[in-house]
Amino acid sequence: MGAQFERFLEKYISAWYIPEIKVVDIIEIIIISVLVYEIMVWIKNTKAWMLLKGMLVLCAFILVAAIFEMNTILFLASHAIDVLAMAAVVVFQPELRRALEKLGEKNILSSVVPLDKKKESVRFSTETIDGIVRACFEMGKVKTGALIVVERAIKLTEYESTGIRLDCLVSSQVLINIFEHNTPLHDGAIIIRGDRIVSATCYLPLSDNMKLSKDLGTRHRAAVGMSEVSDALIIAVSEETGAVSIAMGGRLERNVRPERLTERLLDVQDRTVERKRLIPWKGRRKDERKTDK
Ligand SMILES: Nc1ncnc2c1ncn2[C@@H]1O[C@H](COP(=O)(O)OP(=O)(O)OP(=O)(O)O)[C@@H](O)[C@H]1O
Repeated sequence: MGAQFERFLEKYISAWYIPEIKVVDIIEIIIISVLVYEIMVWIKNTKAWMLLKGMLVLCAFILVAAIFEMNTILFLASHAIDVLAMAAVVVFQPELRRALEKLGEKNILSSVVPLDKKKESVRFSTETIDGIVRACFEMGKVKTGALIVVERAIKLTEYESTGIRLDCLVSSQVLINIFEHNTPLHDGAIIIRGDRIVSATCYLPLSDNMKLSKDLGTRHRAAVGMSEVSDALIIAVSEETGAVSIAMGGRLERNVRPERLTERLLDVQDRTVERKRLIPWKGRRKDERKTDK
């Protein structure tokens, strides 16, 4: 038994190279871990997530080409890499800029160690839901147009910076006031993050979906467009009809009732039941589909 153990040690342990670990090495490991974590979070929260998925598909394709010795494809791939890298930098220039800006303002420790887990599990309070629902239907009654973006996991900082920055607790009174005609903040969209309105008069990307009903104008197109590029829930109140619509995952649910809006907001309130899909609404009920467009 002793001899066996000795042989085992000789065979596996004696050959090991165990480097001397200094305090600097540990600090270095921690710094690299934090950097890798931050880059992963950044990829997850921006369009870079899509790019990463695209790159994985491309790598798999190149691997298959290499296995089957498809030389022309390999030649093209090897020459396209530089161009693709340049293209990625150009396409993701706003995200890269934001990431560098964030470096200066971020409290890295609090993002790595979530201190208040209970608070983290709920995106916004029930008062915020009540405020949004009440304001939307009050505005609908008097035909005041509104466009409200409720941020979820994907940060909308890029769109937030197109408007006027605010830091204001959500309430029905504030929302109604913002969208009041002929006031400085009524044009464009507002962005809600958690319980606060973080920006007003924001410009949202317009959808180029040809299937959208022709009687919808730019407000509704902007709501759908925003829902195509993010996981946000967008509420549009029509100035023409007073109808309240919800856009999510590139789909528009028109003319919803207060109970339905509350239900959709409750759905996105809880972070822990985050939908697994990047294309939301995939798991919709049949009756929901009928309401689109
Ligand atoms: N890209 C955009 N981003 C944010 N807000 C926008 C955008 N495009 C339009 N809007 C808002 O929508 C308003 C114009 O709405 P328009 O009448 O064209 O749309 P609609 O879908 O027909 O809505 P409504 O039923 O309220 O008339 C603008 O005044 C502006 O506040």
